[in-house]
Amino acid sequence: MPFTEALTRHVASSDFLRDSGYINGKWTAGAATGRFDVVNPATGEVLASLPDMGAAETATAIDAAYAAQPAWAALPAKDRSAVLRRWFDLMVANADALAAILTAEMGKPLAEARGEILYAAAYIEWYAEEAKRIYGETIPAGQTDKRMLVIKQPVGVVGTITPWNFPAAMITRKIAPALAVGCTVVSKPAEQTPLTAIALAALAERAGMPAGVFNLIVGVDGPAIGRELCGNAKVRKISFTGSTEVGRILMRQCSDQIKKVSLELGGNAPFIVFDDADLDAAVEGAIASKYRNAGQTCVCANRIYVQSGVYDTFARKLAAKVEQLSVGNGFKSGVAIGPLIDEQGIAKVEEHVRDAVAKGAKVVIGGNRIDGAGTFFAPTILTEVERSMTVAREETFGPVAPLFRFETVEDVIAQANDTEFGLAAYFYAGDMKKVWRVAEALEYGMVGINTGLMSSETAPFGGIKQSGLGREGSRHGADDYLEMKYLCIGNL
Ligand SMILES: NC(=O)C1=CN([C@@H]2O[C@H](COP(=O)(O)OP(=O)(O)OC[C@H]3O[C@@H](n4cnc5c(N)ncnc54)[C@H](OP(=O)(O)O)[C@@H]3O)[C@@H](O)[C@H]2O)C=CC1
Ligand SMILES: O=C(O)CCCC(=O)O
Repeated sequence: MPFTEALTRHVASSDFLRDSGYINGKWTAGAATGRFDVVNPATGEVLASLPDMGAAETATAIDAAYAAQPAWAALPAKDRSAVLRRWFDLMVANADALAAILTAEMGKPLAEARGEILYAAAYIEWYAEEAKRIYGETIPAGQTDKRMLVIKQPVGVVGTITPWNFPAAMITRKIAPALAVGCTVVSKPAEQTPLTAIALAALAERAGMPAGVFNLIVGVDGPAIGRELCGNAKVRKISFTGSTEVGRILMRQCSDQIKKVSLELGGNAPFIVFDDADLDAAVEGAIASKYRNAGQTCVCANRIYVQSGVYDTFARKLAAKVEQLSVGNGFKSGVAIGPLIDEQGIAKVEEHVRDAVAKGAKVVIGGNRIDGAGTFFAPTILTEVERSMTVAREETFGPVAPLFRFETVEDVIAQANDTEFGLAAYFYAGDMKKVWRVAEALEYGMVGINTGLMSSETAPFGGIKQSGLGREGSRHGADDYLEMKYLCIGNL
């Protein structure tokens, strides 16, 4: 029985659950003989057993994607758009069931999971629309007998590798632009969250996606699947979201064939509260940014800098709100914080707190793992945090808010930029002059000003420095899957 009662009590097994990958329009395990379990991190219960597909199945999927790509690219954009639009409609119509699958395998609260499904679907809707607007350009030529123009064409077969923290949205924001512009895809979700990816593929099939256009490989050998995707010459681009460490490996592997890469990697987001900020709004923003997805988000506030005049008040107000956050199984109503993804995830959070406390930080609230089944960590606030502590340098990926004290604008900008990461930053301030100065000085790909949430399918998501390459979402997101071709017509 591939699906256990721990899963089917939340979602009917016949709906969009399949116990295999999806290659060339067929549900198949290929030649895989081993299996792996998918586990609910809130309870430790096994939800499903899936075939452990690997490099051989990936190669078969690449062949299918390669064969399907010319016909898919040759379709009128309106026809590709229509398939994506049907897929979007199906996701929205089935948002509750998809959210239940997501909560079961990943743990985030059901309402948040439903929010992610709609957010994921929004990328498909957006690129269904953008598919029809891939414009080239004409260039005024320097000679009268010439005409110069640029056309845009799909890069070809794309390999996507995605993490567990947003099991739906990380997939759709890569494959929606890729498919919209005429690429075909081989997709590998995280081993912890393959069921959401399977459900998305089942809906894509129902939406009429032609065979070979979207292929899915499920398995636990990320390195082997990654090597095949990077090393196979039929794949022209890799798009990855995950740790900087793995991003570096993939970029290295792609260098042999000068393969295109889009990388959305780790962050170390500063969240700055100036003394002229609306403190209540800053507290709300900090809660949203820090504790969304139990802090397992690459854009979530990792270092909270508070100007010394408002430090104590901010800490008190934040603690009063954090106290109200309920931790538990994401299926329970009212729960705001679910489990961390696994033992490795919780061990990293414990180590960051231990290191900070050993170096002089104070625990205002939380600070510990919650006993019992599941990997729950209490929402935590640390004060008197210093730059020598690990929390200042590394992404914690958990519900820990470390509060740093600062005095001047120059000082906080220097501290905020003192990291190899450059994904998201946030600040709260009143004075408009300061707003512009700080926004321009922060070395980040995205800056939230007087807001703790800025993700949107309409905006370019991505980082600078070691946080990655490329942008996802918005009209710019399509460019990452397009090649420019310059045409020069002479002798006219
Ligand atoms: N930017 C972001 O959104 C994310 C950042 N992170 C950061 O990374 C830390 C570790 O999380 P983790 O889940 O281990 O992240 P990873 O980067 O290891 O995993 C992300 C994806 O990459 C795959 N993968 C792992 N190793 C390779 C490889 N050598 N070649 C190709 N693919 C590979 C994984 O597959 P498999 O699941 O089979 O291992 C998964 O699909 C977190 O604590 C967090 O700091 C994590 C997730 C998302
Ligand atoms: O990379 C991540 O951690 C997911 C970002 C979620 C978002 O789009 O806000």
